[in-house]
Amino acid sequence: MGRVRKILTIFGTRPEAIKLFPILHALEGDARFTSCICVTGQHRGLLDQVLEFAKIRPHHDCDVMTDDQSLDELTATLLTCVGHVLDEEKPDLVVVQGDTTTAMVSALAAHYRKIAIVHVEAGLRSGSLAHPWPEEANRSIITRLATIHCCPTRRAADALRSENVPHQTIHLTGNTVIDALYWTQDRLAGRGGSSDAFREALQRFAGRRHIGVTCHRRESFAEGIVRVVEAVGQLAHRPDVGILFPVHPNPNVRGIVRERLSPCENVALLEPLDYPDFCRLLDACDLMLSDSGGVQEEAPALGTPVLVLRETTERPEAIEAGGAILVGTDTQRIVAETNRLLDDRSAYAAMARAVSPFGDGRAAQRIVELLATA
Ligand SMILES: CC(=O)N[C@H]1[C@@H](OP(=O)(O)OP(=O)(O)OC[C@H]2O[C@@H](n3ccc(=O)[nH]c3=O)[C@H](O)[C@@H]2O)O[C@H](CO)[C@@H](O)[C@@H]1O
Repeated sequence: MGRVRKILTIFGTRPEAIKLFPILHALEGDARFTSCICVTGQHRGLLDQVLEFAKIRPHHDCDVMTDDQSLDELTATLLTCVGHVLDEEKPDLVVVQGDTTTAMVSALAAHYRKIAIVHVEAGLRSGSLAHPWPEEANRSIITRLATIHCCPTRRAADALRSENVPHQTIHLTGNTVIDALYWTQDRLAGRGGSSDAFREALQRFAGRRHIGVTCHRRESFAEGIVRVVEAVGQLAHRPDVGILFPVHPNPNVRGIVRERLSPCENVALLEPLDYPDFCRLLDACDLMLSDSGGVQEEAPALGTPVLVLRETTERPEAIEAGGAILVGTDTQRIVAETNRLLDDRSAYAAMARAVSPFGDGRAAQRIVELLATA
């Protein structure tokens, strides 16, 4: 056997943890690697929920989150903290995922030390630096620095080729979010839901059509969220629906949502659900309204149609496959599309039947094989 490679995986938010835990599980039992884990704590509570469920024990925790932190402060603090960890661990490879500030800064810190960088979920592009902001810029910066690009779809791989990324560094792996979803589904059967409020809402809404909502993107703060919340308020007048809305902790979201929707009998405002409960919600819902990247990938894999509350998406595959529709944040459009899907059985069935384009649940193993040869 060749030399054991030291892999340092760095992440800081809930969606990164979800998409990286399948790789961390695969590395754990593989004698070709020493796996070292650094979390930055860019999202604290939401991140810790996933670590606990997936039984991931980080070796380093930068714990950078403070209230109302600016992107400048976050970036500067992350660069220093991650730099210290890299100097201490001296890994052969650094793995980052997606497009968060943690991922971009960690790639930069690794580049400063001439350490090879593996980018998981490479090649996503919305084509607009303003949507999603700042993630679209983070994606491009990581692409320029990474040495191995693990693309979730053919389209993502093509995007990198069109940007003159060397072809031999681009690999089609599928998206690890599907691995995480399948792994979690296998464990749901024997596990009771952890949120009482979620269980009660499902009971209260029994026999009705379920609509799930998540909304927290920075570029939707203020007007965008107000328009989405207004749409949800209007949909709540339908007596045949129950709306389940796990509300993101960001104060820019929480205040508006609670003020407008607390009085609505058909709306259950929930705390963010832990990942297994959220997988249950995706499965229990007839329809998702969401501006989340992960939900655009997970819901179609479960046959749950998604209305995407954004102006652009870096995941047009779900729309092309027929499982998602881009509706933006216009109140009337959201209400009209939701009503159409709830009332037109054949339009609904066509969306629910769409085939997921995001992979077969074996992306993590493909990525680990790439790490062995890098
Ligand atoms: C639009 C965009 O740029 N999004 C990026 C953002 O993720 P993304 O937009 O997916 O981030 P979210 O905070 O919406 O998290 C979504 C994930 O959290 C889970 N969930 C959601 C609500 C809840 O109550 N409980 C729960 O567990 C969902 O199952 C999903 O997997 O960072 C990801 C990680 O780098 C990238 O892949 C995405 O491209």
